[in-house]
Formats: sequence, structure tokens, C-alpha cells
Amino acid sequence: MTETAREPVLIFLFGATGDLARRKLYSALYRLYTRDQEFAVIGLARRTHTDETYRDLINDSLPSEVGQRKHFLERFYYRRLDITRPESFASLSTFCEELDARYHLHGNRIFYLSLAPCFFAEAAKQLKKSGLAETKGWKRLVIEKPFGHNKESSKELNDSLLHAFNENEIYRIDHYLGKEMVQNIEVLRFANPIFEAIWNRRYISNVQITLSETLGVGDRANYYDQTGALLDMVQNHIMQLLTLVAMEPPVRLETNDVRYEKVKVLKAVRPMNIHNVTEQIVRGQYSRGIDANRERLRGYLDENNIRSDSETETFVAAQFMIDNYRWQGVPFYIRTGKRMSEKATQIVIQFKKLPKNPYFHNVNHVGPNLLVIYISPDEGLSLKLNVKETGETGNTIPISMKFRNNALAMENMQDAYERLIADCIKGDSTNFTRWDEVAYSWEIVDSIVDSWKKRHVPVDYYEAGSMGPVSADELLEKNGHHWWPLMHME
Ligand SMILES: NC(=O)C1=CN([C@@H]2O[C@H](COP(=O)(O)OP(=O)(O)OC[C@H]3O[C@@H](n4cnc5c(N)ncnc54)[C@H](OP(=O)(O)O)[C@@H]3O)[C@@H](O)[C@H]2O)C=CC1
Ligand SMILES: O=C1O[C@H](COP(=O)(O)O)[C@@H](O)[C@H](O)[C@H]1O
Repeated sequence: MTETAREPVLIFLFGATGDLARRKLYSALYRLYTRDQEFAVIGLARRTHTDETYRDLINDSLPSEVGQRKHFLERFYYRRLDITRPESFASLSTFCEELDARYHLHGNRIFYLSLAPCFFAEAAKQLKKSGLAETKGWKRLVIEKPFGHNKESSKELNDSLLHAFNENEIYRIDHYLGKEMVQNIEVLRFANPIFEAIWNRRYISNVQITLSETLGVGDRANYYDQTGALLDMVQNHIMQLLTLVAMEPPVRLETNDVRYEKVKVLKAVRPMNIHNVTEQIVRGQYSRGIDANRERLRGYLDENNIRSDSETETFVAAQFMIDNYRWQGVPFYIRTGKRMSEKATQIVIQFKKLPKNPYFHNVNHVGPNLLVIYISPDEGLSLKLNVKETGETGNTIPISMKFRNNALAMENMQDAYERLIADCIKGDSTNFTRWDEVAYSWEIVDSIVDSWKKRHVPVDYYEAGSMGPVSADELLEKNGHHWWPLMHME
């Protein structure tokens, strides 16, 4: 990962009026602008906008405290474009050359596809056909998730992208890889000899990865009901977190060395089959419930635009096993869901217990050491240890050693999308997923989907505002484990 300069660039933002652009991308671009990144943006979508009304839309999506808006907004231009109408691409050539010259962008281009996945292949095809992907500078394609809906479709998509872009020009974005504490996992593991030595089956009992959300499907019902939690969160974000926790140290911190190690983990994840799928995976769907403020919450089937007989899972809990020397016998438990009691992303590494030691008076109080990686909303680490209670009780008490990332200078904090767009501008694709990572993680997920279909696995209901169905607890209890309650830095 060599640090290279961030050159000026023209960004073609497909899906400029969409939810992701408004909620995440404009504020990420604003922060890049405040860090002296030179760019201009052509926003593209079907609905009618002038440059002015488009800038109003961007302005409305920026947080209220943002200053210096005028000069920032002036870099944004809007053009109507319908992916299904190739002629709309042709008219962009002259305009982008004009912007190249006006802002001295050297022909560098990023094509950011913030579009429904059904348009990815066609967009890439039209970029090539129209000549927009031919440029005197560099070109990069940022492609949102989901990348296909199974291995076969993802391969077809990948093949079609490769007609217009080389693998090293394709940036498959997974915004979790841009999160500060996700990027910290490698450093924590490989820069600390104490962890390096014990990060294996001899000392680790189990790993628990939780990505819980309080939101329901919101206005993404059409997408979500066809997708479900397994494809929406497990195939990408959770598999990426699992690989970072489990991978071997890369030989160098070069892009392909890191990706190579991640692929090895994915290859070693034991696939599911009709025999183990019900033992190792739980699918859930939220029913009515109440939130933390005792407000009533709708069930999934009562949500707008959801089929009343939908069997789509809004929750998944699973036990993955990694068949390599380091991790043999260590369960990696994962869970993710909508409408859970709390929004949190955290990883708990539970270390093995000591053998019984009569030397301690109160041996029952000796809990396992836990390393907690807080990814969001808290950012930090805690290490739970056992110490002697002050005084003469002879008791052992748990304490927590903490590092809180949020406490560091806020002006240095970057958001995931900002960090990843900056990486893309620098040409650093380490924190984007390579094609073989995507393919292997689809293999794992395909094995689950196929087994669910063959066994007709129904959803287990959980109350909205809870931490998932009872079956998710039973999944761990079978192994003598339990989910650690979500922890907080306070
Ligand atoms: N929203 C989120 O939180 C996240 C989204 N993503 C991914 O980001 C991508 C975008 O998602 P999101 O913003 O939510 O989707 P939206 O449906 O909100 O936005 C889609 C955008 O595409 C445009 N569009 C639709 N049809 C066409 C067409 N035929 N030609 C050109 N433009 C078109 C729409 O504008 P118009 O109607 O004017 O054409 C709109 O700007 C998806 O791949 C999604 O999976 C990933 C992570 C999180
Ligand atoms: O990719 C997605 O992620 C979000 C959750 O992201 P986070 O950064 O807020 O944790 C999820 O809501 C969405 O369904 C999914 O598509």
C-alpha cells in the first residue's frame, strides 16, 4: 500500500439523486473537498434537474454544520441520463472534456455506479461504447453492492465489466472496509506480539461478530424483500470482517498480498449442506414489537411494499467453521438483523478458560478474557481481564482496559465512504474486494441458499426491538457458549 498523491479527477456519479448519494456520498465528497481534493462531478440520473436544482439537492443532503458550501457546490453539474437509452451517453463526451479543461483534471475519471445492480453491466458497456472510458488519464470504476445475486450471476457481471475495464480498474466497494476500526483489525493483530502469539485455536474459544440494526427496511422494501439479510449483509460485510479476523499475516502490506490472505480464509470456510444448515444457521424475520422508548414497531409483513406472505429473512445467525490449522474447532458466530434492540457493530474474541485452579478462592468469578473490537457507533477496543478485588476479600473481579477511538481529534476522523473514495483516487484498491474474494464468498452463501431451499427452512420470528429469535441463542448454547450482550465503551 504505497501512499500516492490524490490527483484531480472527474467523477461521473450514476444514481446522483438516489438514497446512497444523498445520505453518504455528497458528505464524503464534501470532506474530501475540505482536504484539498481537486475534483468536479457530473451527477447522472433520469429525473429532470438543472445544475442549480441539483446543487440544491446536494446542499439539502449535507449536514447542517457544513460551511464553505458555495465553492464546493459549484463543482457539481447535472445531466439527465437513462442507462437503458444508450444515446444519452454520447452527449457527455464534449461536456466532460470541457470540465477536464476547466478544472485541469488531466483526463482522470472515476465512474461511480450508485445504481440498482441490474444496471451495472449495461452502464459499463455503454461507457466503453460511447468512448467515455477512453481517456488520456486513468479511469476507475466504483461498483456498489450487491455484486450479483449468486456466484453464477456475479461471474456474468464480472465478465461483462472486464470488456470495458481491467481488474485493477474495478473497485468493488464494501463500505465496511472503509470503517476506521475495521482497518484497525490488521494493525491490532499484526503489530502486537501479545495477540499475534495467541490468535489461534489453542487460546481462542470462539469469535462473535454482530452487525445489528434498529432500522427496518424503510423505503428499500423492493430491494430488500428480494434480497434478505444473508445476501444484504453476510455475503459482503460479514464475510469481510470474518476474513480480517481469521487471515494469516500477509507477507507485505501490498494490496494483493492482503487480498490473497483473505481469499485463503474464504476457501477454508466450511460450506453448508442440507445436513448441517439447520444446525448451524438461523433465519429470522421480525414481527411486531416495541423499541427502547416503548414505541410500537411494525412487523416486517406490515411494512409498506412487503408481500404479506413474504418469507424473506431479516435476521441471520450462523456458526461458521474454518478448516485450516489455525482455526480448527473454533466457531465463528455471526449475527445480523434489522429492527434489533440496538444499532451496533462489534466483534468479540473470547479466549479459552484456564484449567481449574484451586489456588483462587473464588474461582467461579474468573470469567474468560474478552477482546472487544467496537466498530460502530463506538469505536475502540476493550480487553476484559480478571484482577484481585482491593482489600482482603480474596475475590477476583473483572475489569476492562479500554481504548476509545472517538476521543481522538474529531477533525481527523474520516467516514468510510470518504476514506474509500480517497483510496480509489489514489489507486489503492486494498480495501476493495478482488473478484476471487467475491466469488468465494458467493460459494459459501450459495451453499446456504441451496440448502435452505432444499430443506424448506422457514423463518423463526423475533419481536422487533429484540436481539433476534430464541433459536439464535440455542445455536450457541449447543456448544456451551452464549452471545455476549452488546458492550459499550462507557
Ligand atoms: N442506500 C443504501 O444505504 C445503500 C445502497 N447501496 C447500493 O447503492 C446502490 C444505489 O442504492 P440507492 O441509492 O439506495 O438506490 P436508489 O433507488 O435510492 O437510487 C437509484 C438511483 O438510480 C437512478 N436510476 C434509476 N433508474 C435509472 C436508469 N434507468 N438510468 C439512470 N439512472 C437511474 C435513480 O434516479 P432516477 O429515478 O432519477 O433515474 C437514483 O438516482 C445500489 O447498488 C445499492 O445496493 C449499498 C449500500 C447501502
Ligand atoms: O450495505 C448495507 O449496509 C447498511 C448498514 O450499514 P452501516 O454502515 O449503517 O452499518 C444496511 O442498513 C443496508 O441494508 C445494507 O445494504
